[in-house]
Amino acid sequence: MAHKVKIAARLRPRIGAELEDDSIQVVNEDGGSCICVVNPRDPNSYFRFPFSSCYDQSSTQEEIFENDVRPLIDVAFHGVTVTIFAYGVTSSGKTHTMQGTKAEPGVIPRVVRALVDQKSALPPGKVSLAASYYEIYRDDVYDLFVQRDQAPKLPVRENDVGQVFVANLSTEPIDTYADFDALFSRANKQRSVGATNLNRASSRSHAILSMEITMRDEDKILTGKINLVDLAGSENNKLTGNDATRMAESAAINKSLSVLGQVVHALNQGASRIPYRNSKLTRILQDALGGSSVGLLICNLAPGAKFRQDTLNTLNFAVRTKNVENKPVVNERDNAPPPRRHFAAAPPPAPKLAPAALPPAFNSTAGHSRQSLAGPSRVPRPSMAMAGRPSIAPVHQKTRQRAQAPPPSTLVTLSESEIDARIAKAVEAEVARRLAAAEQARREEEEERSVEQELSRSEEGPSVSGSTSMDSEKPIPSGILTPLLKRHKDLDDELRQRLQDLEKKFERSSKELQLVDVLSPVSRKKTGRAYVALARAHSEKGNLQVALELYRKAETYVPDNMKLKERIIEIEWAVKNGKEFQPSPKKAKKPKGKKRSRSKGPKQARQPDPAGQDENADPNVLEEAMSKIGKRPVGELGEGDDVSVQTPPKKMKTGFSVLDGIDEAQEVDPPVLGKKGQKRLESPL
Ligand SMILES: Nc1ncnc2c1ncn2[C@@H]1O[C@H](COP(=O)(O)OP(=O)(O)OP(=O)(O)O)[C@@H](O)[C@H]1O
Repeated sequence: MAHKVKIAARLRPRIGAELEDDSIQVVNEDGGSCICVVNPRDPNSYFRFPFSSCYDQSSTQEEIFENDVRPLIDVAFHGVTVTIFAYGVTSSGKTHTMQGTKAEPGVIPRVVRALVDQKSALPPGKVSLAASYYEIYRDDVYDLFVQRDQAPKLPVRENDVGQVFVANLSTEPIDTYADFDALFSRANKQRSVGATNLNRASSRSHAILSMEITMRDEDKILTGKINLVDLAGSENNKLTGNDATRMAESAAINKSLSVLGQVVHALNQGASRIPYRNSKLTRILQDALGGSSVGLLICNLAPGAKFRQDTLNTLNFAVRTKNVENKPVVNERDNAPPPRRHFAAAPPPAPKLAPAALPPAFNSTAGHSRQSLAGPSRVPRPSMAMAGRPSIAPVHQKTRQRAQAPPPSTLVTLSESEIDARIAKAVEAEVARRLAAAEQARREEEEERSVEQELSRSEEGPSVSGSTSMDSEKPIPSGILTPLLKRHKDLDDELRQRLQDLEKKFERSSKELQLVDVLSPVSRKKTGRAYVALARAHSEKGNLQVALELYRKAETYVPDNMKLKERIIEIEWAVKNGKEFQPSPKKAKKPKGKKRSRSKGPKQARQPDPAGQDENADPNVLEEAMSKIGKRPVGELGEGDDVSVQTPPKKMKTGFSVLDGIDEAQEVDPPVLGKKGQKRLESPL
């Protein structure tokens, strides 16, 4: 069954000298709750984000755990992988929510306590718990259970059946909560933390605690897992006052979060290529986003106008994430010893895990049969982190092996040439199948592109319609044949060579699609600016839809540009509501020769800003940039989100409210709010 990632939003209380202001509020309405954020451009309207769980400043750790987290523990005890991650700008309260303090323990200690309690309630030996804990610091993975000066960078690998795992990660058995507490406190001292202007103890890494639950009975073993992810916060370096080291950390944090956004975006678009491989974070979280685990995203928000733009970005990410669908599976395997297979028997098919029959609270679509839940053609990805271990093999995989391999007494003895012939046949068939799949994907992509071109031509887009050089590139994922090559170590040389050639060809095609990554920062900015210039030209002509798509393309090249994000939100709103959009007035061009040189003066020359000030950028820059690299930029278009804009609420009593639906944030009617004389805008919902 498809299962959407659940979203919970939590607004933290003011801390220190933060001023009281109502820019961001939790509003409870009949039948739901939402986060309201005053529009930074127009204080007379506000953005409204309805989610099924919104927690205001007075909410407690216990409320969040009991309402949104505890039900997921049952899911893990059904043999499913659960991923809970805290997302938000720096100092918004992610670590507080996940770890908490001794006096106010957060999600992690509460989850572990509940797991230990549940284990103790079952007969001894039935359940065992194990923990692993690691961080992703500057895109490198480190084991937090290992003393840092002895901790090597750990590789992220994929096994033959597509399971992504952190290699050489240590795992500690957990029998009691005290065991865990000692271990976790020690490990947290290894975590990369540093002081910034916004947070005295700011996490400089993404930390992932993985709790594995192994349940045994006479004939099967179930393996559930809970991944608890405390992401580092996105950072605005103007506010954090970062020094050089912090800036480098910040760049790595912002880049990985931006790839996370691109992954969510691509999933929403149903793109043929999801850029999981562009950062370790997304590779490791692959299973939680569009994979086979059940997901909960806790969005942490900081109050006040200072954080308003960051809050909008966080909520925008949440709105997109809530549309991501996972297909949970049960990790179950046979407890009986496996039958012996003849070395020459045909290789077993990739393991298929049983679709998850979740506890009733998680079944978003009642009435689905077990078979229909995951769909017959899907081979779900197994869970992350510890997925590399062969232990997670499903029960019916072995059933199939038994069916395929004849019992030892009736084994047919094959000659060497027969073995070779069988392997060659299997390999040829696999290659043909993969080529056909790749060809089909290519055709679909081509169709999409021609529709896009048609649209651009009809809108007189000068360079979008003209750029066709990359249009025929194939979106074939790299590494497509690697598992095959690995599995058949005894392939003859000719066949191996042919496969390797094919592999290289696919690699090259795939690399074309990672254009954004290979451009230099300056080229990326130039390309972004050029798209913005085109977008602006279209918006001035009133072609808002085309402008929106171009702005989103620009965002692919300059994902961290806040003004651009803001512009996209505004145009999305205008498109949804059929309103006009008034672009900000163009800045007068500076006379030539007055540019400040980088080398002169104490200040650095201003970097071009793709969203706002540099909107006079020459559209030809795009052509120029593309001709330099001989390619058309690859960008994924976004889609409208569910944000609604309304009049700002009066100062209202905020309170905690949770709806009972677990699967999807609920869309509710706008609250009847608004100060006297304030403009009330229609809800696009
Ligand atoms: N709900 C809350 N109640 C009380 N204090 C909170 C709450 N949320 C956050 N805080 C406090 O706010 C400060 C920042 O929180 P925290 O360190 O959890 O932020 P963060 O999002 O993890 O930041 P970073 O990304 O920089 O690591 C801390 O001092 C924390 O104790």
